[in-house]
Amino acid sequence: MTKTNRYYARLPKIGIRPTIDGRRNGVRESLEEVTMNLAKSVSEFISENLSHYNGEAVECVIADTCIGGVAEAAQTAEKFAKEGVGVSITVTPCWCYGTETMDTDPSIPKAVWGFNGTNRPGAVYLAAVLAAHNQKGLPAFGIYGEDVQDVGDTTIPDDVQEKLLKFAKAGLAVAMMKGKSYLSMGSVSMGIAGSMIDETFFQDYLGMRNEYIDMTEFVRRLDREIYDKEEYERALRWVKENCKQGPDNNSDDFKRTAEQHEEDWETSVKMTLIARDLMVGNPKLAELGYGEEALGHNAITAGFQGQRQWTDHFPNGDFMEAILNSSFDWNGTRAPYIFATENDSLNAVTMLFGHLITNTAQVFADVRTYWSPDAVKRVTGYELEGKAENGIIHLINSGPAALDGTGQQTKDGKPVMKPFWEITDEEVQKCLDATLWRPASTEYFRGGGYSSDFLTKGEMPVTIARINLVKGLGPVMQIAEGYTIDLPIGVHDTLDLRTDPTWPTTWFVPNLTGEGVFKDVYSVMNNWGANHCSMSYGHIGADLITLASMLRIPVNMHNVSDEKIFRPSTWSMFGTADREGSDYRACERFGPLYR
Ligand SMILES: C[C@H](O)[C@@H](O)[C@@H](O)C(=O)CO
Ligand SMILES: [Mn+2]
Repeated sequence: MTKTNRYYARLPKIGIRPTIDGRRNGVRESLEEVTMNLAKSVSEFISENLSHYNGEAVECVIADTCIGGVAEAAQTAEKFAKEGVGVSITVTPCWCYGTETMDTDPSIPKAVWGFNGTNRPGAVYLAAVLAAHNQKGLPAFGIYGEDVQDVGDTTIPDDVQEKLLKFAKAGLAVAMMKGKSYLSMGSVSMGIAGSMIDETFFQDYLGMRNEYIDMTEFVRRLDREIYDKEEYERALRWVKENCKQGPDNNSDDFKRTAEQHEEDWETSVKMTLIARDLMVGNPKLAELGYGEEALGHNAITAGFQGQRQWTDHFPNGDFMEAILNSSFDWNGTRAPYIFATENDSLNAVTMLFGHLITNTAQVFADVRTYWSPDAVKRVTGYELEGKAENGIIHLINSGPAALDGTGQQTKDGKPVMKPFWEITDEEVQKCLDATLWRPASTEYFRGGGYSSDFLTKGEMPVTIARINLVKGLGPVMQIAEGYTIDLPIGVHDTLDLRTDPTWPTTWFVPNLTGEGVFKDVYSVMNNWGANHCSMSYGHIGADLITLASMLRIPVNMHNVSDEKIFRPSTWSMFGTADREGSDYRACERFGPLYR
């Protein structure tokens, strides 16, 4: 497993702040050990349960002393800054002085765990300090366990654990994005609004930079051989051994020649190396005399325009997009590079959210077709049943679906998508074996290339999401938890052949709640805000909601049950009955995190 951090910044740490009643000669002394032990147990719990994208355990930093007042609060802030803390958690079993002990750094996501005990009032501090956070406009997440514990008990109850992890994962995602780049390779693809880069969104909401290259940079690196030639030869050999070429679906007039097919493979592999090097650099390029290129763009995510100028002339980006997004390549398993097709930066960011929450690969797809039960029946004679009985949504796009999306990795015999360090060589092989590389449809892609063709296994719990920009409002996020679906293979073939069968397909159904747009599958499709979505393994809607609230991005539709939703405590001050409305009001009031 590689533990190398590929970005020019340390991995963010979580700072733990044990706060205490500062009164000496009895009170403080009696609480020092208990309070510090609580901090230690939170620190251990987080490091044992959370990993970064590269598999490294999340590191916590505990304040040098308990924090009884402003001097110790300031000393702690200084230590945290030195250590690269990006997220803070305050813990206490007792009463302490709210504004004197609180974390006041506005850009660091913060939570407070007020121990539910009786001999010393940790919960009273929690309420007091949250009131201070609310009054001062520094949103904080409040954690209050449901069941009373005895003083000195350092076990973390299940409900507290759940909230700590939800908060910490989302907080780390915020900290990971800060200062990194989105690299736009090319410009606007086919008039897709998501590929018009909105710098204000990246800068103000995510704390990110925007970097750009023209696609001629690929031509320069191809022509002048600015890539690691040893790796290229190795990659091409791996492709020949592992990437099965599928049938050509083009009519005879539109087929490319065997020679062109060969060349398309070579260009596709070179493009993959080049795109990766553009994103994160490659020390090998410095050895070739390309010191500037060796540095890369510090890109935590990127997008490739492709259509149309590139693909009208050169092989398409499908192989590059699919492999970069997957958890493996010729170098073995490794973290996916989060890479959008059609330079859809908004879908790239959605994928990045899903990736940073789960550490797994993501499936980028067009939200292509809603198939009602009646329409399926009419076309195939088949009656949709089980989870699919209310209709299905066809997710399909050439290119950027990670091969992890085949569903060929397993846990307890069930299909899953895992972080790369849990994926076995056998599972990598299964994902590759389940994928055909079909000569690209040359009506669309005049320059040829290869599209990945696979069918996602059913019964995986998944979440689709999307960020949209609305003029005058800003970014909003939509979320639908659901399942992937198995169809009888003949039914799949009939439906798939009506579109482009050379692309990967996922059949998806959202979980219906009977309310709002989740009253039926049609309404979910009908309310999707753009042509694309990002699909993540697992039901991660609640995590995305927590993350969105940290970034002040309101959620305009979701099917996550109320008790799972965890937002800063001040959100409830904007109204408790209509939580969607209060989310909008709070996000508007606080505005983007980095404004
Ligand atoms: C080949 C086509 O142009 C596709 O790329 C198109 O259907 C899309 O994916 C639009 O998002
Ligand atoms: Mn698309």
